[in-house]
Order: sequence, then structure tokens, then C-alpha cells
Amino acid sequence: MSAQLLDGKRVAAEIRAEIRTRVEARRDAGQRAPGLAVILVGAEPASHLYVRNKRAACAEVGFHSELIELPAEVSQTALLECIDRLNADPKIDGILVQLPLPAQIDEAAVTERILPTKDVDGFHPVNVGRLVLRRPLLRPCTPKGIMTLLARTGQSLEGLDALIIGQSNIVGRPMALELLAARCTITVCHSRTRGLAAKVRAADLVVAALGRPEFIQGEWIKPGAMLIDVGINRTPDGRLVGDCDFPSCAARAAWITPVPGGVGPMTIASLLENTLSAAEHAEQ
Ligand SMILES: Nc1nc(=O)c2c([nH]1)NC[C@@H]1CN(c3ccc(C(=O)N[C@@H](CCC(=O)O)C(=O)O)cc3)C=[N+]21
Repeated sequence: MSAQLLDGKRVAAEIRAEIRTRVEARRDAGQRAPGLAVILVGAEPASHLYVRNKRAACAEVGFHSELIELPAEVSQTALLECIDRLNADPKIDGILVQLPLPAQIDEAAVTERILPTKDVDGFHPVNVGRLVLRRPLLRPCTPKGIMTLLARTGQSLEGLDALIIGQSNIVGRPMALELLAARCTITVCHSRTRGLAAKVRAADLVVAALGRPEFIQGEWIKPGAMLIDVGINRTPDGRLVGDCDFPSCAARAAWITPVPGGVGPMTIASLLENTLSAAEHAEQ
């Protein structure tokens, strides 16, 4: 391996330590702890694991956190009422509704019910629009965490050819906006893209968020490129792997994120940053 590791686990721990210090300073100044509410609908085991990680992170930094568990058959009306209650709760600064939601629920209606000032996922149309206009309020957590990691390389991103593989509302699209704001030239690929390998070969920075285990091959990587792997895939033998074939990609890239320990922990660190900033905003 010749690439330098972009160690999300380590950077996320540093960010949590900084947030903890700020929460303690708030407490010393007589201000309340920032509060995060997580709504979990149904009982998918993977969702439970992520929610557990989020709550552990809240406890570590001294946040108030609430978990609201609703049955898989919950009605849309009951879920919206739950959001209304949290919107009005002064102890709660951030509201996160764990996705995906069961089929009877309209995800867009749920996202739009959360006050934009409490939308710590950054998924509300107001927050998306503000990001488009380069006046962000709360930024989507995974792209935000990736920008923090890229800043840690000390390398300028200006003028880089950046390739984003994936066009989802939660990763690909906001990632493209973040990198555009950082003055990269951006290309967004998706399942209908032709000649993906050739596009990867031309890219200085690749963000892989396609959800296919170990799909991106080291031979495609431009020597010296930066490679961000957003994929989290469980293999049949129980290993956790990304969307990149790590050994061959790490041999060519200059910088690479591991899976686990790369983008995942940064997503949670960004969620904590957003919750703290929502709390600070709430006091003004
Ligand atoms: N409204 C909403 N917001 C989300 O941010 C959201 C969501 N719904 N639904 C589910 C996905 C998934 N997600 C992850 C966060 C951290 C890790 C993470 O920390 N992963 C560890 C490994 C965890 C493991 O062992 O599986 C790592 O990559 O090192 C993974 C996945 C947030 N999500």
C-alpha cells in the first residue's frame, strides 16, 4: 500500500473531543446541553446498530438524547404528530428520522415536517436549497464529513477533476454541490452512465457511493488520486467492505478512506456538529 490513510475513526474522535469541550463550556456558562431526538420506525437490525452508535456518540459529548421507537405499522399521521411535538420541544435542537421508512409512509412529507432549523440531517428542501445557493445552514452529514476529512489532507481541491459515483439525495447530489463550492470540476455518474472505468481513470478525486461491494478496481485509479469510499457492504462471509477493492486501490491512490473506520464515523461526527450548531442558533 502506498496511499496515506484518511483515518475517519481518528478524526471523528478528535471532533467529538472538541464538541465535548464546547458542551462543557456551555454548561459552565449556565446553558443547557444540546439535544438530539432520533425516531426509529420498525425494528430493522442494521438501523438499530446505527442508532446505537449515534446515541453512544451523544453520550460521549454530553448531549441530551431521546430515542423514539415507533412500530413498523405506525400511521403517517402519528409520525407527523411525533415530529410536531419535537419541533415544539425546547430541549430538542436536532431531529433525525432514521431512513428508510416503511412503504405506507411518505418520506418527503416526513422530511418536510421537520423544522429546517432542527433538520440535522440537512435533508429538508430549505437546507438543500441553501446548499445549492452556497448559503448553507445545516449540511447533509456524509458529504460534510467527507469535506472535513479532505481538509485534513492539507491539499487544495481547487481545479481537481472530481468524480462522484452515485446520485442519491443523501450522498451523491449534496457531495457534488460541496465539491463544486470547493471549485472542483464535477462529474456525477449513476446506473445509466457509460464507460465508468474510463471516467474513473481521468479523475483526481473519486467519491464512490454506488453500493456495490469492492466494485472499483485499482487499475482504474489515476496514480496519486484521492479516493473516498462511502460504501458499507456486508459480504456473505461477514466481512464489512466498501465499494472499492481496497488493496489494489490503495496501491495507486495517494489518499484513501478505509471501510470500516473511514466515512461512517465522520457521518456521525457531522451529525453532532450539526446538533451543536442548531443549539447555538436556537439561542440567537
Ligand atoms: N436519517 C438518516 N440519517 C442517516 O445519517 C442515516 C440514516 N437515516 N439511515 C441509515 C444510514 C447509515 N448511516 C451510517 C452512519 C454511520 C455508520 C458507521 O459509523 N459505520 C462504521 C461501521 C459500523 C458497522 O460496524 O457496521 C464505519 O464505517 O466504520 C454507518 C452508517 C447513517 N444513516
